Amino acid sequence: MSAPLRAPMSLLDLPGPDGWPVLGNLPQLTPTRLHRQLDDWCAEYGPVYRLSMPGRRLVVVGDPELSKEILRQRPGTYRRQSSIESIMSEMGSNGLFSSEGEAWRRRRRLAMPGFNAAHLTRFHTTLELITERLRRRWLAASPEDVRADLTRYTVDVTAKLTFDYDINTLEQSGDVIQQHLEHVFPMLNRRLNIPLPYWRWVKLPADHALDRALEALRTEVNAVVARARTAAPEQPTNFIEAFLLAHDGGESFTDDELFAEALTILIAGQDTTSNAAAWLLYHLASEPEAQERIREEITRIPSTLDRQPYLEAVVAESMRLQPTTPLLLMEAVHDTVLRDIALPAGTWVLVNVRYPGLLEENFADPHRFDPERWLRDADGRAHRPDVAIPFGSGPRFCPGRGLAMLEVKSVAAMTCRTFDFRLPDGVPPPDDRFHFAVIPVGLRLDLAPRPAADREFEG
Ligand code: HEM
Repeated sequence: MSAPLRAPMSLLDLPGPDGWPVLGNLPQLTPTRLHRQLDDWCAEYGPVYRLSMPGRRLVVVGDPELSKEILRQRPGTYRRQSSIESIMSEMGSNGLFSSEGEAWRRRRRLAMPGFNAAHLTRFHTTLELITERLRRRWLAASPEDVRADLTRYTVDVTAKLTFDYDINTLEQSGDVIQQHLEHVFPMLNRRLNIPLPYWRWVKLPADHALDRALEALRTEVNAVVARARTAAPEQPTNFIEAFLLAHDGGESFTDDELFAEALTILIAGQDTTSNAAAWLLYHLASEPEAQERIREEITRIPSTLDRQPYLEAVVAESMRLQPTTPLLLMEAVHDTVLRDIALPAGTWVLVNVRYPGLLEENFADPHRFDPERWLRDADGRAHRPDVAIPFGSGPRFCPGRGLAMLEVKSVAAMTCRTFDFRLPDGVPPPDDRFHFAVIPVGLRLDLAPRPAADREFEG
């Protein structure tokens, strides 16, 4: 970064909403509406403003260039919020998402080949099988809760691709592994949100249940690792096998690291993808013409492994309007200067991913769902794909993007092929609630099966 010409300003000089003594802006925040509140303040105070939390200063950045600059300067100058690393470490799952510095560099080098296109092609059989189960489930009955069903879908996909385990929550319930996984996610959320890490001194029954769940999951992963080490397949059909093939200067993943990566994929790959698919179906539900264009495209280009320009434009448009992870919380590793603002070490920097995508200066008629904008000539209308970064940016860009795109495209293709669908009459639109991912709470769809000839599933 070039040196500023004048002395940097203090972050206290930034505009921002007035807060309370000691508690700062904390009492003004509504956790489930955080994404909207931070957008509103961006509009009011500008794309770079300050907030204060008890014992902590925070800068919110909704300027796309500055956001990318921050994300690019990792792991040296910025890191993820430090509590993530300590909490994931305690759970034995300090993997690619939460590790930092040299440890992260090593993991990234070892893990990235596991996400490559050749492996994804082999993972595709799993996707086809599980997408067909979702189709059967929705043919049997319209979903009461679309998002819950899509979470079953992504749980089944990620469990098969990490544990090599066919958990099949779409067609059955009560599976032991599923029960263990159900302990992990709420407890992780709880620990990340609680100000005092009480479990380091005293464990409640829920913390003991978490320990038991993690132990059982570790046993499961160790068994997959042992099988994969013995069989050493050159054509991996899951992430563990793919990661075992990775070597970097003679180094490879240890069994403990493989467990951490398996859990990381389960955590990073589930809610993000199921909510992206849910928002996509929500946007498509009011657009029968877009549904028809997808049908027409998938008849010509049936495999989601191939480029499907229109379907991909629909995904891009849906994620512009509702990126599932709209806020990325970073922390300054050392004292630094962000453009002309002095940031002491430990300052939180909250990157607002969604805001620039909703500005007229970046996308003409920004609140309109218009997949076509990604395909036609901009013709003088604002269209800046570079400011839409739903998968992050820089060296820590989401490695699961390829798999997520396959999952979301498979769900959309299957739904359009099998059903005409719309939002039910008289049901209010879903409520967008922030829980790390933005969730469409109460999303329902009316699914009308299409004539049998159109419904044949080709994958
Ligand atoms: C639509 C679905 C998804 C969305 C919106 C999403 C979004 C993101 C974002 C915003 C980040 C942070 C990037 C950054 O800091 O610059 C991230 C990181 C990550 N994602 Fe995803 N993700 C999705 C699906 C997945 C899937 C399916 C997997 C695994 C199979 C995955 C694995 C990861 C991992 C391991 C990281 C951490 C990378 C690192 O720090 O080096 N994600 N994702």
